[in-house]
Amino acid sequence: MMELNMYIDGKWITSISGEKREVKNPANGKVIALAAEGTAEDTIYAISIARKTFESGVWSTLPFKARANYLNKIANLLEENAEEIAMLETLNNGKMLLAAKTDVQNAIDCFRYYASLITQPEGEMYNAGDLVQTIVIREPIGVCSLIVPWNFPLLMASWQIAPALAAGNTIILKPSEITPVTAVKLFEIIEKAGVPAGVANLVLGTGNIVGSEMVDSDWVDKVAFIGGTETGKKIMRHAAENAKKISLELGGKSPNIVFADNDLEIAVDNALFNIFFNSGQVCTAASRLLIEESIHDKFVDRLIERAKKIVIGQGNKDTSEMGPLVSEAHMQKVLRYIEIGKQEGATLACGGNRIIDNGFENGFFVEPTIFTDTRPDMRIVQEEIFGPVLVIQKFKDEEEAITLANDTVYGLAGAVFCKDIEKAMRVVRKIQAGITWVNCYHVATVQAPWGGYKQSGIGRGLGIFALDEFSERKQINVSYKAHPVGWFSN
Ligand SMILES: NC(=O)c1ccc[n+]([C@@H]2O[C@H](COP(=O)([O-])OP(=O)(O)OC[C@H]3O[C@@H](n4cnc5c(N)ncnc54)[C@H](O)[C@@H]3O)[C@@H](O)[C@H]2O)c1
Ligand SMILES: C[N+](C)(C)CC=O
Repeated sequence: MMELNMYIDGKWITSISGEKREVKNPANGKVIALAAEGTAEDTIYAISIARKTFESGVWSTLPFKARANYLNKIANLLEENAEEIAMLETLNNGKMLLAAKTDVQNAIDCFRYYASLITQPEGEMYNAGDLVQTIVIREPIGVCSLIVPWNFPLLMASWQIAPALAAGNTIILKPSEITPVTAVKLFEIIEKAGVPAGVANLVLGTGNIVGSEMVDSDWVDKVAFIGGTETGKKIMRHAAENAKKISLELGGKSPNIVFADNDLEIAVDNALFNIFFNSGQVCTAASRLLIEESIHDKFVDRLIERAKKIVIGQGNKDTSEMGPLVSEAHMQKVLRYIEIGKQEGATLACGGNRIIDNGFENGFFVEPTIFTDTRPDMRIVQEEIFGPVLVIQKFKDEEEAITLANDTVYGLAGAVFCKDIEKAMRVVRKIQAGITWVNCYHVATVQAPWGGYKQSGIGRGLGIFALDEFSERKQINVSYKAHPVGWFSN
């Protein structure tokens, strides 16, 4: 049984209360770890250390090259331990081992990218007058609270930690209480890389206790949050109390628009991957499939035929293609949505059940589920379910496809599958979303901005954009010599 502790001021500590939380393997419900259950006092302590460390300048004034060296060391250590970390991610989250390995590689790339980014030439300078210059520089914001979800635990933590540290901030990370295992591994690596004590702190526990303290504290300058839209709104309301800076990467209900000119087999294959990858627990999951009327019936028949053949199983089995949901509570939420869909009058075309036979009885597995005959006003069409549940919508023409695609409060992602590239580009430009794809899906590049329109977020992650989100910009106006102004005569 793993014992998971918090990392504050360079030391591994348990919670002041001594309480522990059971961490489970969602594939069989077995307890795999006991995690320290952080309290408000633990959180205040971690924040005070991050504050003191920031003000000491031990990290914020470090030459960029030295910070880059630490980030590269973290990347190298992740690489050395990649197999073990991927296995732990699968054990704790339930995802396919291949997907977990990809997450670890993406986390490595992220640390290397920010190490490299801060060593690039940077800066702005303007000639504001004769021998007067305006110089624009980047400075760290201060103490940053980083709060991340359970669907890509290591990767989401890395997407926040790498740019936050690169920009010179000190941090407190809170992983989801459901998936703290790889965050602890990452902090063991941060310790091993020699990052000075107090720069990077890890607190474990719930959003209501630890998370809310990380948002409310006056010692925190910035909250970077990845998670659900409702939690994001709550954080925004609290952060407004002291006008704290925030960035929010939130939920989605992303449309995948399929036109009639597609190769049917290829488009069906993509549609399955776009929703059922990671059991639908992807912020950008294409949970709405919009099919052109003329191919609708044929497309749906083939989709259902293939969805029924998806091999469900434990993430560490080579034959498995789709794993469990992350927790019993989340599985119950997904099953409730399936009931809502039935009550709303949609046709349950396949799936819809928890899987409890053949050794799955203690795991949190739900069948790949597809609803047809939906209406745009149904809750299953409008709300993020975050599970293996696909709703199908039918459209007549390009205009209707765009109207349906944009008809939710979300704006995270969207895709168009269409051989006519002119039409595909015309339509994708009209999708109100920050991350879009044409004839592909789930492609994510560390250099490109990540974030949502509408209620899918505020700000952008990744690329230079995340470095900006974790930086203040200061202009310094310099006159080479002081002159009398002469505005006032006496
Ligand atoms: N846009 C993106 O890049 C992105 C990426 C991954 C996941 N997500 C979204 O995350 C959601 C799934 O993750 P989840 O269920 O863990 O989300 P969640 O909002 O329930 O929790 C996310 C994190 O916030 C914490 N939290 C909860 N209440 C809090 C509060 N009041 N104050 C501070 N922190 C609080 C949780 O403990 C957790 O660490 C989905 O909506 C998904 O779309 C978005
Ligand atoms: C960004 N991604 C797809 C890895 C995780 C979103 O849930």
